[in-house]
Amino acid sequence: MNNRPWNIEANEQEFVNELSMILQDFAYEALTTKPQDINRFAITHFHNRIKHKSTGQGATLHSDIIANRLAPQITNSIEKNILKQSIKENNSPVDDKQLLPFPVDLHSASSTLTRSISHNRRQSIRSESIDPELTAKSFTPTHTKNQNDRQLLINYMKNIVILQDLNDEEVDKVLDLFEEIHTQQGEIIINYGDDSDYLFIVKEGQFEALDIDKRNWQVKEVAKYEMGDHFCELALLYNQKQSTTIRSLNDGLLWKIKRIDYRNVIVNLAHQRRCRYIEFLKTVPILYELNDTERMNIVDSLKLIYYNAGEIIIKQGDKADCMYFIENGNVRIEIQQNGMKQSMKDLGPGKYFGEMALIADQPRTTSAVAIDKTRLAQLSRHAFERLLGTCLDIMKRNATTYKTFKEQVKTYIQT
Ligand SMILES: Nc1ncnc2c1ncn2[C@@H]1O[C@@H]2COP(=O)(O)O[C@H]2[C@H]1O
Repeated sequence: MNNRPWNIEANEQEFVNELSMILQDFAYEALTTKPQDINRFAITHFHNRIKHKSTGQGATLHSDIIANRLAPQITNSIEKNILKQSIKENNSPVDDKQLLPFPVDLHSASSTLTRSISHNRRQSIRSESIDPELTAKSFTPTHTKNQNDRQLLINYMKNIVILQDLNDEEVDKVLDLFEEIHTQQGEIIINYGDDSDYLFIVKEGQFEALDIDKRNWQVKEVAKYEMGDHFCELALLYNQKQSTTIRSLNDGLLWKIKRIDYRNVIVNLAHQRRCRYIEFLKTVPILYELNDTERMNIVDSLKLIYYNAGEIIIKQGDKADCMYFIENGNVRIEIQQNGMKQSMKDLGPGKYFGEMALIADQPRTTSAVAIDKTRLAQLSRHAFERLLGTCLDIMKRNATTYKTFKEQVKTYIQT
């Protein structure tokens, strides 16, 4: 039986938090205004509160008040907005009790706000429902570029992790999705707390990122972007609100790509890569006995890694923490003994190496060097142990192959 005046069971915490916030707002306003008639003042206050709420501004009340108290010196509207958003997002260690001018337990008053904000968040790019077959066809190139701009963009895109692995054909498709925009000195490109709708690359000019210094509640420049730099990538990728305000320091030029197009690029690439890897792994003899699910799990754990001709991939005697599958290019297995280097085998696409040290828990038996530009799929020791259980059994069953293999290595070491 519930004897309390309110029937608040499931959402009790939320209710208490909201009540705390309302009381805090009211107390602060009453104490700073010191009205003659507190009852009338209360009516007006709550009337305004309802009005704000119905116009969607309710959530700003609390942060407005705290912002005014924390940094009354900030009057500039841009800076004020950053400060308010910072408080709303609850990134700052605002101590509500300190702010409160009378002793009521107002714990986590702003957590309700934070929760309601995060409820309003869109799904992350990775979790949005997608149809890869559809997105594969849904590139909408609209901004054709001259050769000079294409080359510039290609270079700049290399700094964006998610776009690094595009092949030439994919790069071509993505280039025309970037729209060029002019910016003016002082123009706000994105506001703190905004949704992330674009990724930007700087073509010309300089841009600054502004945030709140939580030690003194002053707005400060936290980053500067120049030709070739990009911003908003992570917010876009993980679908977070913007964590800084970006302002144009002079007249400039930006390339921007829409969230939806960027998302399609990623989804499409991930899908294509997955299909390609599944097919590739089917050609790797050691994995023949894996079923489709096991193979798919491995695909998700693979990390793409490139080596140029002559680069050492594995050094003999080193501790091992991964193995490799060769997707493209060739790798030479070399053994070093008495200062002499001897080639043992050249491995090409579809082959793997680096598994012995993991199986036997020993240092690398030989070195592995890229013969030409090589594209490898790397599997960590952790994933190897977790996912290759079936293969380890196969390896044991195929002990003869491995014995011969090991003996071969031993012979080289002994001679
Ligand atoms: N004779 C060989 N033929 C092909 N691959 C080899 C040979 N000797 C060593 N390797 C590979 O080279 C790798 C070096 O690191 P690991 O010892 O972890 O695993 C080794 C094998 O995958």
